[in-house]
Amino acid sequence: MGKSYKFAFVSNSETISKVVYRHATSQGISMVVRLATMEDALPVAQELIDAGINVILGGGGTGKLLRQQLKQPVVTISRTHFDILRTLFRIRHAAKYVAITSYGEITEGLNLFADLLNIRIKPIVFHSTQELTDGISQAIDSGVDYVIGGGICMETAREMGCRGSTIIPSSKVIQRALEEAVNIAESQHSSQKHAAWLEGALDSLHEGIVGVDEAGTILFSNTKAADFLNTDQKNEGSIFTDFLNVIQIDQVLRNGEYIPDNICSFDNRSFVTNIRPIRINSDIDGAIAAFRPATYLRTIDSKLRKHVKNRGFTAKYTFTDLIGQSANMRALRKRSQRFAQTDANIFIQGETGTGKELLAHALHNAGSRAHEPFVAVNCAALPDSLLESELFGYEEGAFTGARKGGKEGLFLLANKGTIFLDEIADISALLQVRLLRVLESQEIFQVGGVRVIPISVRVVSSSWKNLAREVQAGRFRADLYYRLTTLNVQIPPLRDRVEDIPEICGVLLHRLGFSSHLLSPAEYSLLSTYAWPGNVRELAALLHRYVLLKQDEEPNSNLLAELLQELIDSSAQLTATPNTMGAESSLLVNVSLKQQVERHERKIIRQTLLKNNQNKSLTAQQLGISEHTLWRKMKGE
Ligand SMILES: Nc1ncnc2c1ncn2[C@@H]1O[C@H](COP(=O)(O)OP(=O)(O)OP(=O)(O)O)[C@@H](O)[C@H]1O
Repeated sequence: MGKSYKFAFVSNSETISKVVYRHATSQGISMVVRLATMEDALPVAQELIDAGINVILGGGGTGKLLRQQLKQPVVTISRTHFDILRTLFRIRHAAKYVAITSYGEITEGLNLFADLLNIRIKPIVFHSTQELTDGISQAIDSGVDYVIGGGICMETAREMGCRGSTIIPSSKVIQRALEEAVNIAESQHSSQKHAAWLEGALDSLHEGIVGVDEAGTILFSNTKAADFLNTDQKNEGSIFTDFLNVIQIDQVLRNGEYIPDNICSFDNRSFVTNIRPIRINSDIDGAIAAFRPATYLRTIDSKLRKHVKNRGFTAKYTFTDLIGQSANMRALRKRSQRFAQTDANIFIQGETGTGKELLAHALHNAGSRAHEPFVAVNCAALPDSLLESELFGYEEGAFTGARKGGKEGLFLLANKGTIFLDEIADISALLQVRLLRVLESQEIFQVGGVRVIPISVRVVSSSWKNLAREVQAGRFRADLYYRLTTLNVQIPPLRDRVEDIPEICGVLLHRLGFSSHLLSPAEYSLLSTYAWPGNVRELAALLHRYVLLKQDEEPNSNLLAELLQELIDSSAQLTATPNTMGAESSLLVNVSLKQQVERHERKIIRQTLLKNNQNKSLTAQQLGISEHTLWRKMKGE
């Protein structure tokens, strides 16, 4: 019983101490015994507690005294009436007039004992060692021939030449006291354990936590609270409002209402507080205030934004990146800028490479959602089932292979911001239904989940296809079409705004580290003869190739014309691809047959040179022309 706890018995009776010690150790209880006068008992007990003793036991008067004066619980080992009777019975033939000492008050029923055993009894009541000594001395003077009691009464009487005995508590009394001491130690341990865990939990929070009683006095607080309030200790016992000027705490204590996210100040710093009443039954017993500096929330907010940014969910381009001063482009920019100010869904139609995604970025950045996420999804890039879980997320265990903890879904990541659904015309009929449901309800239902999450997302979608025609053909739902195309813009193909080509080339060349003068006016006009089925993307790729190859070329070579010719050749092979303009339209317009034949010759020469490691004589020999002709043809003479 109670092996791991430590107990101490404080008494001024050596006799009782020995009995208690024997009893405790026989049961394996760790017991320290300290003899002390009543006057010394308090500091001795305090010293024992400080040294790690769990529970103090005190004998008779000493026990009662300690119980009154110590903050910690004290178990007293007090004699019972039966213990007195047993002692009186033992000495009844040897004594005529017996004094019985007792601390603080007269022991009841002594008359009964006197009558029963036919002896005279004199009670002695004392509160201090001096009173006890004086009482015994006076009793002896008045004819007492035997003194019984606890503590030092036996020794004092004997010193005064009188007989004396100690009333020893029975085993049962000692046993009960030991059990009580162990119970106290156990319940103390369990509440200390609770407190330690609670304190640990409170101290590991990033918020300051302060608990106050119904008068607003601080009962407890965590270290973060002390940190925030710039105080060393935890301020228990102080009035909360002396630290944090939270008017609402009175309101919470008065009305019992929970006040979340309130701003208050201390030491010129702003804090966000949440104050919650604590009720016991229906009475308000106090309140708990949780608070953190307002700057902390800002840090979290910017961390969140950074996280979203790191994952690439931000819009990179603005309207200034959308180059072109043609009437077409100016009209498009004007219209789009107006649309950006609204929150309505927008559909962008345009051939590949016309800048649909660029425009989606610009629309987001020019609108009220600019500081929120921008999430771009290519709907044609993923199989249907995967696209669904990518868009709407899923809950843990939704399907085999589902990630632990589930997945948020791009719609949720775009919450408050914009989602750009590229190639929207290509989504399946099933996905069209789900998308429609989300757009109508502004809520996300996760795959395999029961959660419904409200969202606010602006949808910008795009396709090279004519969506209205897709609806007519029955491939796209009309209801979804209307949801997506509240506003719509069409980006004209590059061939319809060839006047933009020099400006676009200028910017692209500049990005590649070259001047726009790298191309001559004649070359610019050559570029405008091509149909550009791949639009600006194709133009950018061509320029890239051009600046790379240009370095090895003769100054007057026809590199640009040759590269254009290659484009024509390769686009001829792409005739079947619906996303291009077709081979015929890729042919150079306004270029004579002679020039075209020459370009073709140059292309053959270049390819043979490449095959022959630039060996000109071998190339000339293989092509059946002289080296001189080869030179001439290369220079375009
Ligand atoms: N008007 C423009 N000004 C400057 N750059 C442009 C313009 N239009 C397109 N681009 C550039 O061309 C490339 C293709 O643009 P983007 O990806 O936006 O086209 P898209 O229409 O979305 O193409 P796809 O339909 O194939 O996805 C990008 O590098 C983009 O920056």
